[in-house]
Amino acid sequence: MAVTEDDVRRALGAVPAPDDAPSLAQSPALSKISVMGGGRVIFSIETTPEQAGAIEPIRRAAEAAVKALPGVSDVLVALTAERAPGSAPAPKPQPSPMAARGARPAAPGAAAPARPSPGPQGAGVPGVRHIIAVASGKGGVGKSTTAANLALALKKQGLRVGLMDADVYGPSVPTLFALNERPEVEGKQMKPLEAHGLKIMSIGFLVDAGTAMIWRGPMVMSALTQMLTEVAWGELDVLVVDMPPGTGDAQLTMAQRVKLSGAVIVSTPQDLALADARRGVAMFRKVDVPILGIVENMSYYCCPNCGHRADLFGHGGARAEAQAMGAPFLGEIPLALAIRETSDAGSPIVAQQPDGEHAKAYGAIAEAVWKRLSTGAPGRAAPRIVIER
Ligand SMILES: Nc1ncnc2c1ncn2[C@@H]1O[C@H](COP(=O)(O)OP(=O)(O)OP(=O)(O)O)[C@@H](O)[C@H]1O
Repeated sequence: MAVTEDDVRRALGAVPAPDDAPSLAQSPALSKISVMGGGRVIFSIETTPEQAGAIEPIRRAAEAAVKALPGVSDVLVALTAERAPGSAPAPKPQPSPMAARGARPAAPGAAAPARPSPGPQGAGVPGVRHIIAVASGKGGVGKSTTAANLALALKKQGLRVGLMDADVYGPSVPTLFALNERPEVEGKQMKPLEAHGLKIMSIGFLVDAGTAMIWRGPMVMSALTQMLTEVAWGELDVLVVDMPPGTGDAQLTMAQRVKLSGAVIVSTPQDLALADARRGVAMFRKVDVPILGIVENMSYYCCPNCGHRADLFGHGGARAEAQAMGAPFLGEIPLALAIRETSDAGSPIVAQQPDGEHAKAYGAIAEAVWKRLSTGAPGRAAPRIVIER
């Protein structure tokens, strides 16, 4: 029989509350309970960093109580704690969102981000030469499409490439690659899925769409850290990370926690998107991540029938902005129906039409990115020497 939210609540009636409430079921610290297909149950308990250690037994009791219910296959109970800016880290690591799937708990300190301050970057991933972030200040500018096609174009150059979808608020990689199976757990690591020769991991493979939306900063960071460190990525030349959109704490923490070789910023040519892209560049620079360059997506419209080209959004804005910011300009990708259709169909354009003009455009961007990575060229554009007569 399928488990219901009421069943879960009843079970939590026997678990002590972290506050004065008669039980956890009645406590305001209990979040919304998500019961998903297959008997997976997810909820969180709000706490403070100071209390996180003391509340751990309650978290475990809650997990055990729900796990004992008939029809429950998987339980995730997370502690969500937010730190005030500048305060000390939480005393204990929080349980990881992926623990429910049999992976190890997050590394100490991996799960309690708060407003991070600029500082040295975190750990790399053994076997992975370069981790690059594909980011955008604003949502919907084509960041995931660019990340997927960039990963494929890097692969086409003969590199060993992985793609990690860190966009917890709206993972697109499962759709982009028509992947929906659950990754296998081998020992203490999860095996990434594979498509078109890429190793792929997405938060969307682990939780149902919508669930990720209720995650708060600490859970997000915990999941992202685990996707990096507890996935059997193997030997990779490049791991492309599709970042969540925006330049908030989650992004800044990610940029800071992961040893990024550089960041690619995606923008459309409109002023508003460019202003957000500028914030993205500033954010990465704040944590000393080199800017590999800026991509102008939906740069112009090319009519598939007559070949007529129209600059719908004021094409060229990102190139000018890159120059103004002293960041390299990597190239422009047109607004093309074929790019959208192939993505929606689960086989991005570089895989679908590897010799087409769009694949060539992504190829040029991939080449420029790899050149910067392999030569260690700094993210800033080289100064131009102008001789005045
Ligand atoms: N160059 C392009 N030409 C046509 N359609 C595009 C192009 N780039 C992206 N799209 C389409 O725009 C939509 C948004 O793209 P995508 O999901 O990659 O954006 P995003 O910035 O990752 O969005 P979000 O912030 O919601 O994750 C998708 O339908 C995608 O197919």
